[in-house]
Amino acid sequence: MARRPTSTSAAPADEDKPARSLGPLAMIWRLGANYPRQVTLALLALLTTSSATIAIPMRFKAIVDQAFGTGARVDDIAHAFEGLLAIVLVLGAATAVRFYCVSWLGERVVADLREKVQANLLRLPPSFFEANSPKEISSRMTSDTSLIEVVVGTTVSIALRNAITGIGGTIYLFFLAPRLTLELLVVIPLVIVPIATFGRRLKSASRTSQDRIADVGAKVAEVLGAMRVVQSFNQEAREAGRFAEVVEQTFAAARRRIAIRAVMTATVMVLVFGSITLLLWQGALGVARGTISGGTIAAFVVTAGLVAGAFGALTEVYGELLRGAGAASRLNELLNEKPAIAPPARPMALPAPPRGRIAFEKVTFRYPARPDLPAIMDFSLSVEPGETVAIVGPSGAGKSTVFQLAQRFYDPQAGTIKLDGVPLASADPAEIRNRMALVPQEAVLFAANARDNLRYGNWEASDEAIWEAARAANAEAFLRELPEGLDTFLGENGSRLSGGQRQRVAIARALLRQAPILLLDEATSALDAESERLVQDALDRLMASRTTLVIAHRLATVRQADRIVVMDGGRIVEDGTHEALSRAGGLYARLAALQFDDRAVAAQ
Ligand SMILES: Nc1ncnc2c1ncn2[C@@H]1O[C@H](COP(=O)(O)OP(=O)(O)OP(=O)(O)O)[C@@H](O)[C@H]1O
Repeated sequence: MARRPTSTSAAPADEDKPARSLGPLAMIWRLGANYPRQVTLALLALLTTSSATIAIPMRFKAIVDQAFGTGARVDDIAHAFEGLLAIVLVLGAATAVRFYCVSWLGERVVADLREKVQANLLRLPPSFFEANSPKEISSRMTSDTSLIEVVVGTTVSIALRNAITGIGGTIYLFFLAPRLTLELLVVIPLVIVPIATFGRRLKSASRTSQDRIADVGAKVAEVLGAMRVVQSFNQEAREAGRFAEVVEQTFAAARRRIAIRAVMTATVMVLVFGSITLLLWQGALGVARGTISGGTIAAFVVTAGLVAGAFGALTEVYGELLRGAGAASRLNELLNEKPAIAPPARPMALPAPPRGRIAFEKVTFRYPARPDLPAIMDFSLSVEPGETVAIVGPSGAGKSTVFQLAQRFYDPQAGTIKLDGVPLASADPAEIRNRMALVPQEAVLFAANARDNLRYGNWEASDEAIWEAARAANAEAFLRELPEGLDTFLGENGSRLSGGQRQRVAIARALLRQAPILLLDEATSALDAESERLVQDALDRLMASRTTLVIAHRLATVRQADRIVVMDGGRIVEDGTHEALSRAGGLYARLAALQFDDRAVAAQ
């Protein structure tokens, strides 16, 4: 049974919830480790850029001491500046390499992750998708993977780069002026902590502000959508008041954000420029005493700026890594979800050639989401090769469940289902489904061309075979009229075809599959008489020579069936031919009168 992963149940607000530890990021590391060349190159480039960054203030020292001194020689000046240019060139080139490699790794890891998650999702049975809505999963595939991309492509790089710059810079500062550095190390947290705190507050205030703006949008849409009702109930004044309330809340949120920003700007300016002034002041005293050179002071100030910036960036990074770890752990759940229905270790082979016999023996089944309610109770039904059995019954009787179990999307809690004598639980689900063709109630078409939609399930089918199936499914005429024939794109879910045409494409697809068992869920949607006849005609051809289980909604189908099985409350309550059951005057007779058209009543 699919477990509902705890963080999957997250409401949208929890969507990018951070993790408590960085542990889940190990998964990203494992994915990245598949690309050792890029990782090595990225690390080398990272080391080079960080070293070049520290080398710049080193050069500054030389420049100020050698090139700005009175009476400096032209050669010395050239030498000092050439050195700086060389560093800048190395820094530029290494930055480009680092950016390329690190971003490449970010995108590559995300691409691999998306492919792996999708491959695992494709193995999971329907029960998983009942507990985890497709919308939720697709948001994980986009927003969570984007978070991972940011972690690999930016955050980790920022963390490493700033750690190297911060540590390297501090060592250099000690080398330049040990006493001044000790003083600086006391000052740096005093500068960074208030800035970081304000930064966090500003972020949360900005988020609130954005939420309020979204509220305004929602309110406008709500009122615009209900304008007639608002006006006819004379509620204009009330709606104006309610809207003003939301707008004022937005303004209040914006004011809070602006106030925080104003104070933050002042704090940053005072702290940063104040510290620089104090440093220079100390430095000037040193220069006056002759204990320190002007170049040293210049290098010190620039390096101190770099070190403070580096530690400042590191305080941001941890939060981002935790958010990335949260995303990684959510994706990990999708990646490691084990399919509840898996092939047995040694699957029993189904007899070849297939016979097409399917038998339910005392089957009882409850859906995982409704463990209290048996959808199928003590259900026994044997369908012989070539036989057509129509299943009818009121809504909720368990008809579709029979199909789900036949394809082994779920395992029953009691009883056995056998395909050509082999219990489904002992066979490979892929082999079972290979022997079945499904025509669902609503034809499902893909956003692809007609050819691919038709041969979905039998990719080897030649164009001749496709046209033959189309002919048998009464789909040939309209397919021939498509502007680019079989290459014509059919639109999202085949939106460029009519309902009846879509059904006939689905029938042709089932025909092409050449499976011995047909599971047919008749469409209930009304078609015009001509379409109905064409579809019915196609179905008749499809059912001939195959074992067919059909959830019937049409009189023509039940009339033609060898047997009709009437279901109610998960059990079979009647069994017989249309004539016999109509005469019996039981549930079938009542259903037939209601469900089928007037002719059904007339036929009684
Ligand atoms: N995925 C599910 N999870 C939980 N309960 C389900 C699920 N699918 C169906 N059920 C329940 O199982 C019972 C049988 O449903 P089923 O879909 O087989 O009925 P049906 O005869 O096909 O109905 P209809 O003609 O309306 O399609 C119903 O009570 C239904 O509510």
